Amino acid sequence: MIGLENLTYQYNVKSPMILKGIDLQIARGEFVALVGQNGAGKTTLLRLLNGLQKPTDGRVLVNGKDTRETKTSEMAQTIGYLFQNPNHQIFCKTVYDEIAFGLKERKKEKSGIRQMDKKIQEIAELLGLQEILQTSPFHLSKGEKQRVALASILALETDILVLDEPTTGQDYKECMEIMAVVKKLNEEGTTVIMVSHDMEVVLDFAKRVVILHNGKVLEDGRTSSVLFKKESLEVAGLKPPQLFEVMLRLGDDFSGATTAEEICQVIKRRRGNETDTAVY
Ligand SMILES: Nc1ncnc2c1ncn2[C@@H]1O[C@H](COP(=O)(O)OP(=O)(O)OP(=O)(O)O)[C@@H](O)[C@H]1O
Repeated sequence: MIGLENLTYQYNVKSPMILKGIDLQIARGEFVALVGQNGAGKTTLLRLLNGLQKPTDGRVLVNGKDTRETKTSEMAQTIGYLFQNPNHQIFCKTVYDEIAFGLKERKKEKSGIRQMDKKIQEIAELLGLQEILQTSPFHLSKGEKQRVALASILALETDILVLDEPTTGQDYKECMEIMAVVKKLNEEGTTVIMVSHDMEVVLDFAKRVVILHNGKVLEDGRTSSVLFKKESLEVAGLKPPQLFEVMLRLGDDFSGATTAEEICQVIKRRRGNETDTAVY
């Protein structure tokens, strides 16, 4: 569904090469986290995905369409893109208008004003925005703005969501609420590609992790296996989730357990065995 072929990018001839020949395939319905240290090129890669930037060399294919030959407006029908900085995508007078904007623009909401209003109310409720629908988005906190931007994207029901640090500025509850919405959409078939610095969020929600380092893919695989690669994480300046850090320090074999609950079960089982041995 998404194919990066030898993707190479530099902002201009004098700037360094940011991406150096990346090959990556992302299938429909995947939930991929893109991680790496500051300046690794994560945002650049996301912008290349939706055609805001065009490759210096190589290709980006989305549903078979080469982004170099596709209008950005057309790409936006397929990919909903949440910017890292919500100020870059908020411009309407009220939160309501902001969520409605894309719907009106793309005339996707063919079923009339009432249906559109219903959809806006539903999305607002999902993201805890119902009390501020008539507020100016410019008067909101960064976290609230981020949720407004996300709401306006979700309203468009695109096949692919590209999210640049969706949980920045959110408290724990808001973070979980946002991620629950994203998770549900993913379970319903939406492909999610998310940049995040929060390894706890990555562990809890992403099924696949790609580590970007020095313009290349350093690791790519199942979340639980990539986040266990201590050396790669160190090279990329990343800290494993706390749970994995404990497991790494214990240095034990946890037989593929990756959640707190599974790990507790392994430890309890082992304790039980130890007790048994002690008794006999
Ligand atoms: N418009 C631009 N012109 C020139 N260089 C740029 C431009 N935008 C970004 N860069 C450079 O490209 C590199 C990659 O930036 P990018 O924002 O993609 O990294 P990132 O991994 O998303 O970083 P962060 O985690 O801090 O958001 C950085 O060195 C950055 O300074």
